[in-house]
Amino acid sequence: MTRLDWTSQPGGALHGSVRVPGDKSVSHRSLMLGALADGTSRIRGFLEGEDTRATAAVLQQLGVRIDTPADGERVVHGVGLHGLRGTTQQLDCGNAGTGMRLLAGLLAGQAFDSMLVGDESLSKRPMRRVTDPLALMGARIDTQDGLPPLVVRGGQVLHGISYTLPVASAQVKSALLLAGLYADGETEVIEPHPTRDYTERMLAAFGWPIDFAPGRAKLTGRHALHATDVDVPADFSSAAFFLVAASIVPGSELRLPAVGLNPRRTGLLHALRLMGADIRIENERESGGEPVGDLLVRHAPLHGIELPEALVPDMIDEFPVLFVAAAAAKGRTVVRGAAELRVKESDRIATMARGLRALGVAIEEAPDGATIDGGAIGGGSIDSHGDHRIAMSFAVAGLVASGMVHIGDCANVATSFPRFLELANGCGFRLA
Ligand SMILES: O=C(O)C1=C[C@@H](OP(=O)(O)O)[C@@H](O)[C@H](O)C1
Ligand SMILES: C=C(OP(=O)(O)O)C(=O)O
Repeated sequence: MTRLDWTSQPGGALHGSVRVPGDKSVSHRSLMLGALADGTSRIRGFLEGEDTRATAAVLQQLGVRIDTPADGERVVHGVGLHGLRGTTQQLDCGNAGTGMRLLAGLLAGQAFDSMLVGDESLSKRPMRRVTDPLALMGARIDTQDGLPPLVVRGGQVLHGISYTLPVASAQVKSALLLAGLYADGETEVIEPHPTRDYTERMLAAFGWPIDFAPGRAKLTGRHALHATDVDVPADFSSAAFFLVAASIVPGSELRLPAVGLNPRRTGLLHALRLMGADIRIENERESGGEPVGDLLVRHAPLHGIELPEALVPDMIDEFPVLFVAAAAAKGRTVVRGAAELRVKESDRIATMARGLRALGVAIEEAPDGATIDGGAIGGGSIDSHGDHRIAMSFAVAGLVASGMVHIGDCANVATSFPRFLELANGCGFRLA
């Protein structure tokens, strides 16, 4: 990938309506379930990001026909639960932890061997969290000391287990449920804290019997998935950058239409409101079985908070931009219970701490969080370490910095939000 750097300059108030792209989690899952279903599923609002395109390409390598009638649309010609075809080619998940971990579960029950690989960042992310419980189900997956590539051995007989997750992770839960489709008996997953339940909701929508409630999910194997159309809501995690941006830039007012408001995703909304943000939800409705609404955010003076730990899993990808909100707020913000941030696309606690310090912000790292003293943000140079959410977060910081913020290594923004630059500049950012 060619290196891309950005400069974010302070500017004026932000205004307008920003239509953020489709939800990444829902887009990955709609491809996977569509592929394993009997019949043809149409996906609308699909995220045209590198992560989700990588998942589509993997499924195509496994013999699934996926058409693209228009930007943001996919038609998946399902091959049925046992219709995937093995390949000796490597299956490249790119930068996507979600893609690799869910596919590991899905492939564990196939008759053929597969090899899942990823980019430099994904190749450093822990995979035992999925391969260990999958092994308990009878799967055989080889790792490189717990890291990718993953070699998934086919032809294993899987059996259901009851598994309590050691860390709250929707990816691990989903991997086990997808393997459970191929297992004898019952697969049950119990979570220490409830996580996003898209896999459960979508399995039900595709006609698979599943029993789930916040914090637990249970299914039996060997039913069938029936094709269904999926309307993907706009991604709350992408909306998050604009929620913080409009909150911290005086005079701003932004509307974000049709954003997914699954309660397991909206932790940042609660955190920002605790900090004094002015965010309203309008036109709350249901779309494709998911709550969606238009978000209206206006500038408001923010103050620091002790973040309630219960919110952590509900805002797991929003911490980089929460740290920026905290840096721009009055007083101290304390985050704990978020050690998972250290095993994302980068170590997000360390990367944010280095970047904020470079901009003159007082931030102290803890193993599972940080303490941030809000106040003035200066100009300077930071490195996003190829982490899309870090790059976009510092673009937001640049709006209120006293000088220019240079952000290195931003190409990976295309994994989750390819048109970020255009949409950001369209509402008043000065990002180039
Ligand atoms: O299941 C999913 O779609 C996701 C789950 C979360 O990861 P973990 O399961 O590792 O917390 C999140 O960080 C990721 O962006 C998407
Ligand atoms: C952690 C993320 O994604 P993934 O785990 O799929 O790479 C993210 O998008 O912030």
